[in-house]
Amino acid sequence: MGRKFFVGGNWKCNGTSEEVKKIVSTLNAGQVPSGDVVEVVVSPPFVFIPYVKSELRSEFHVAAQNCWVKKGGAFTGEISAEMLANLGIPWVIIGHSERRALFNESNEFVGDKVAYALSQGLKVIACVGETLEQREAGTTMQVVAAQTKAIADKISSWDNVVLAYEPVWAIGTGKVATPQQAQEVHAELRKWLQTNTKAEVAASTRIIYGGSVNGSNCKELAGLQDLDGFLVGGASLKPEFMDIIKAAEVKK
Ligand SMILES: O=C(CO)COP(=O)(O)O
Repeated sequence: MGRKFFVGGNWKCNGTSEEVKKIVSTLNAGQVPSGDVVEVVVSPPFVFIPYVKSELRSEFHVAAQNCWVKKGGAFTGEISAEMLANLGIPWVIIGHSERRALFNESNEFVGDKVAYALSQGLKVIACVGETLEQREAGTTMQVVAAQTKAIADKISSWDNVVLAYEPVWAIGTGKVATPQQAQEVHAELRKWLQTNTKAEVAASTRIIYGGSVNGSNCKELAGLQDLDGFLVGGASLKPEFMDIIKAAEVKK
């Protein structure tokens, strides 16, 4: 109940300082729906976070795209959850499929990361999603349930977690899940939370969709019963991100 619409922009490994400046000024100039109906979080690459955080209007928040699995130390190249908390960065994306696939992050490792980030006071956008092969084999629900379970097993509260369903075959491909496909998995994920955690968790946890969301397909998706927002990749670098934020009005 009371699930506030959530729109995240995952910039991935993109942007020059000039481009970042431009995106920030577009966001600062854009109109958001009135009535506090949407939470907007953008996730720039680490090096641009301080700039974006200081220049972006205060109702938009920032997220890191990853963090280390435990306390910082001798882990060359990593950024710790403590550092993010220390800089006042409220959110972190964990378990994105690109990290799972390209950096071999296992379900268990993702679960550990989510738990550690939460323990440091961060809020987490936790990503799950099946590959095309898994979908075609009919194992979508088993895959996303196992990914969600690995997180659920390690955490004691879902209060600061947003669950992002991102089918791998829809990421960066222009192939968006149909409203039926998205609603089906979102409803199943909510059912999974209901059965395996608590009814209140299922009712209050936001389940957002990611995968080729753009200014034209966002409205229809936003209308789905169990879809509480988006995690946007490519289109979050463009002015149409403002249109995606406006899709929150559909829920009013
Ligand atoms: O991976 C995504 C967001 O995290 C989605 O990326 P695209 O919107 O570019 O498909």
